[in-house]
Amino acid sequence: MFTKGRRSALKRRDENIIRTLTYHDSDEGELSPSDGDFVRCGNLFSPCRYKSSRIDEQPSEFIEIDLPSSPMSSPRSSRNVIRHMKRSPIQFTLDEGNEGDVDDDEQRVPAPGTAIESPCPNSPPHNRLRALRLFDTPHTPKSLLQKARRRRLTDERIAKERKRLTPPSENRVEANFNPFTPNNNRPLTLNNSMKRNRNQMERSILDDSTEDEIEVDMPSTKKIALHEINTSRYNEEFHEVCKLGDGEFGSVYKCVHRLDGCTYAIKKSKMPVAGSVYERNAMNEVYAHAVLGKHQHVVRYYSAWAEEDHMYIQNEYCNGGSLAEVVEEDKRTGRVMSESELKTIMYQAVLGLKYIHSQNLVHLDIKPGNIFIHRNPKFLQSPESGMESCGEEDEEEEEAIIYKIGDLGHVTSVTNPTVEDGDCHYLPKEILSENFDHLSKCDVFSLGLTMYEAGGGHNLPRNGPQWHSIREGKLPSLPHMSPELNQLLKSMVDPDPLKRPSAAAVASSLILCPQSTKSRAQLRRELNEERFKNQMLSRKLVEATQCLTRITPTSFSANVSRSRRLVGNKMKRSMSLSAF
Ligand SMILES: Nc1ncnc2c1ncn2[C@@H]1O[C@H](COP(=O)(O)OP(=O)(O)OP(=O)(O)O)[C@@H](O)[C@H]1O
Repeated sequence: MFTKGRRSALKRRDENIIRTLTYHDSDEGELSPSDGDFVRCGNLFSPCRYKSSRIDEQPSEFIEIDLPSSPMSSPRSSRNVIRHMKRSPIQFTLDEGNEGDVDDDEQRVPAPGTAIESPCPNSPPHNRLRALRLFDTPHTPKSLLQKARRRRLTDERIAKERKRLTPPSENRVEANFNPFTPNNNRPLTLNNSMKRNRNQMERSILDDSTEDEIEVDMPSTKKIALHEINTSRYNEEFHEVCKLGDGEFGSVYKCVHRLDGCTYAIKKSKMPVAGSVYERNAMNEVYAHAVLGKHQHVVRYYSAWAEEDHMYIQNEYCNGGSLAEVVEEDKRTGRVMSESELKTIMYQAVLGLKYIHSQNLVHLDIKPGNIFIHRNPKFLQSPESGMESCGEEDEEEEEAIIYKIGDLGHVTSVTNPTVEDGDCHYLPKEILSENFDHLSKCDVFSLGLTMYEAGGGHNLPRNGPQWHSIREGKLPSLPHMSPELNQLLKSMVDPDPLKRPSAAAVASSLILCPQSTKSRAQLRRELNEERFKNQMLSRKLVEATQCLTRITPTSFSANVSRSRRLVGNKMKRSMSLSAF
């Protein structure tokens, strides 16, 4: 019988073998072996020297396949000619009871020198060829059924194996690949051993199947165009309350989600972006939001979708507007922001920036208009009270005002940047001269100028001599601020990006957060110690109270009932345990 051999198995035995027989019982093609094809006869594998010029040119009803000697054939098989009935085209199947069990092939590859079992030269080896099923045509009902069954079995087996070896997250079929996702979050998360197993499994099945029948189902990196996923959500899911503002890219609306009842800021692109040059920018913002919107000081992201080719981004609603509005209002009214308020804003914004940089991303458009304000309705305090909290990411601690970095349309990765210039009022010189070596320091520069403006600095120039003067390190001091704060601002806008402090360094500078000499862990430890002491004292007090009650049940309980708290609550100084 003939069957397809395994290249991997065979190569181990005979490096001279060029290729294996490429047809199989499940193949639809005609039998057309050519020189170098590897065929098996009985339990012997050997390269085929096909004597007849072409099968379909064979006039007779016999074809001959010559199995000449091979390094692994025995002398007996040095010249074996197999003849069998030829009906063109011819199909071969595997033998008795082994149909489709292609894995057996490898086990049945003979060791070098194994004697051939079957064919006798010049006579049809009928006894052996009984196992070699020759069909009148490849499309007899029987062959079709067998073929379908075999193919189904193979497909099922592949699917089963893949399911076993594939982590659930990889089962996604089509989705965009977020370029800002850290490597460990990528959709393809097979570990090495899973990959090895999967490759082995696929090879073993593919070796005996038609390779192009089975496409390797790797996660698609294909981008889904916006127009492909248009949906209708805005009016169905949201109630539009009012317009919050307009930007270059889109308009932002305050909306209430009809189901959850919460308020969101939904940004809708002004123009249909699907298929336009703005689509990339819109997608960039979505990608960045999706990766970064989990920090207290970055505007939170909920979802994004395309509707009538417009891009919609559902973000956290910041009820205090943006810092730009505060700055404008201050300019109009002549109010000067206090140093502590400025420090609060700066501290919180730099925490957001530190987080963005920790993700290997940069914002590249830090400015007052992109720092959003959320006023916590629980607090009715003055803005200064926001400074009370220096707990960097302590979610238990609530702050009266939270400043958040938003508008992530210019975010790019540090390692593979695609730089879209932000607002030139706030950009350092190196960006405009296309030096992208220190992009995170560009954000520090922009934050420095943003704080300078918010702290009462003059209107920042767009260009001209004053613009250059600031970028040469000649930033005028803010008259209402301390020398330390002015010094910090100057260092942040240093002409040399390497001399600017990192966001992390600014966040831990003493001037912004005096408690930063103690780590969070240390502060928490101290707090726990104090709580523990407090508990111990409370317990002792309870014990003492019980003791007193036992001794003088009536008089003492009367006393106790009169005073709700024992400590500091009008307790008689003369009362002591020894007195009873
Ligand atoms: N999350 C939000 N919460 C409250 N108001 C928001 C929010 N996002 C944006 N706004 C308001 O909408 C206005 C426009 O938003 P935004 O600056 O993000 O739009 P844009 O088109 O990206 O602008 P830009 O010109 O900066 O690119 C802002 O000035 C602000 O007043």
